[in-house]
Amino acid sequence: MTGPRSLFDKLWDSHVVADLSAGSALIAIDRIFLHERTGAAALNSLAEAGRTVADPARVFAVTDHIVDTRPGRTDQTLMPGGQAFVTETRAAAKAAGITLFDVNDPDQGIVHVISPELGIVLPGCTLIAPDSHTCTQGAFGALAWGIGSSEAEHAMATGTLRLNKPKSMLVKFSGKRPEGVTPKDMIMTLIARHGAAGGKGHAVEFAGEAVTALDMEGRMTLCNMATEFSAMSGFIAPDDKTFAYLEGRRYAPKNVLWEQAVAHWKTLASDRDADFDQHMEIDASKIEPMVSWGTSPEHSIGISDQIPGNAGQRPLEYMDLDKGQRLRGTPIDAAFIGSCTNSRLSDLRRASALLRGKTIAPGLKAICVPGSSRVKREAEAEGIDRLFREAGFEWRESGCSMCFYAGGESFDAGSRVISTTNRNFESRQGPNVKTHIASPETVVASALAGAIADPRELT
Ligand SMILES: CC(C)[C@H](C(=O)O)[C@@H](O)C(=O)O
Ligand code: SF4
Repeated sequence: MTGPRSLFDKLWDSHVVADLSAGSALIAIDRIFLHERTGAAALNSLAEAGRTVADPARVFAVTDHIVDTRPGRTDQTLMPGGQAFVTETRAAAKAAGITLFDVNDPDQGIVHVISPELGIVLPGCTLIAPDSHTCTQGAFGALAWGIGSSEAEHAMATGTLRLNKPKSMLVKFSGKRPEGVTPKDMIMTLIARHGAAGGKGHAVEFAGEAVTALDMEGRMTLCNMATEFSAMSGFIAPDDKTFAYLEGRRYAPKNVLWEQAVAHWKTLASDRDADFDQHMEIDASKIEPMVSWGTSPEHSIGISDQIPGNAGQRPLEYMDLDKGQRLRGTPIDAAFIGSCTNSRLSDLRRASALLRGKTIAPGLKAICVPGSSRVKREAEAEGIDRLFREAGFEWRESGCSMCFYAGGESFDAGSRVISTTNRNFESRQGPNVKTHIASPETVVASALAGAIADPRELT
């Protein structure tokens, strides 16, 4: 292609192995990441078909989804049959010769948290995982997206995947983000405004002053929920912050290869005048802390707003809320800090700083689950675990945990939970559990008050 190209065009063009019919192409896949919920099935099915992993050095696996997060964990889970996911993944990974970050490995953690920590995702690469939040890793200027198990199998056997070329979209966050407003609030605003299907069929580049101002962890939070916008993926052009984050990471290139890589990565930005199929713009200075009221991430409002008059009956009934109601002051039973959206060190730092010297509302169940074993160790070295514990939070081993009822553990049936996760679907966190998604700051403010609260009012 000649003429100005977008970052997406560059990522796509550099991976096309063959143009196929009707807008699809065979795309080279640089990295594949598996987890125990869907990974063992893909590996076993590959082996049963008599195939092998083409390049085991590019395939990684981790135990994060089913694994227990209670302190002192073993392979056992509360979920009947859960242990088999862990042991089968272990056996299948060994047989396939791929790298596994096992239950007690110091590098274990949620797949989308550990891949950047280890420098497995790199700018300009294609990375796939049988997990919808793989788009998180687009924060590094990679094309990273979620696939199904059979596609993982195909990619492992061939190093390629057939893909329909998505359309492109530029989402620009202009202006400065106000105090107390986080990247989570930015992405929730986009989804609330343009709908959970707003990005359908599109590869979305996030850009603008409020995006480049974010650190890498904030960029990951933003890209994480591109899938809740139905986008094929979300990504951000790499810059000096990206390079500084990756330098020295285990799988990142070293020495002269590093220099060469950075020189190439600097070309990975949309050219001026590059074409996009769609443009959206949001003024970041007008965003306020967001909380979801319903059962889709698009059912979200600013903390000072009222539930819209056209809100659907079903989500309102499920959530036991009314049109016109404000969320602020709604009593909660539990609070959760964790998940691939908001469980990195900076999230836990900000949350714990707000807890210092305070205790959560009596009777409230509150849980903090670090996104990786590394985040847990680093947080403990800073005394962050102590701040959580002294305030009344449980402090866990890393994993997906109660983001999706993992390992069979859930919140009490019917309880109302404020959560830093990305999905508020019916019964996502336990039978009839009512999930309100929000930023770590809003979760802390609410846990302290025992009711949904505005973090900007914390003193
Ligand atoms: C279990 C897994 C396949 C699933 C996903 O794809 O997203 C999970 O991570 C989720 O968040 O619901
Ligand atoms: S933390 Fe939650 S959203 Fe993220 S990968 Fe795990 S289950 Fe999925």
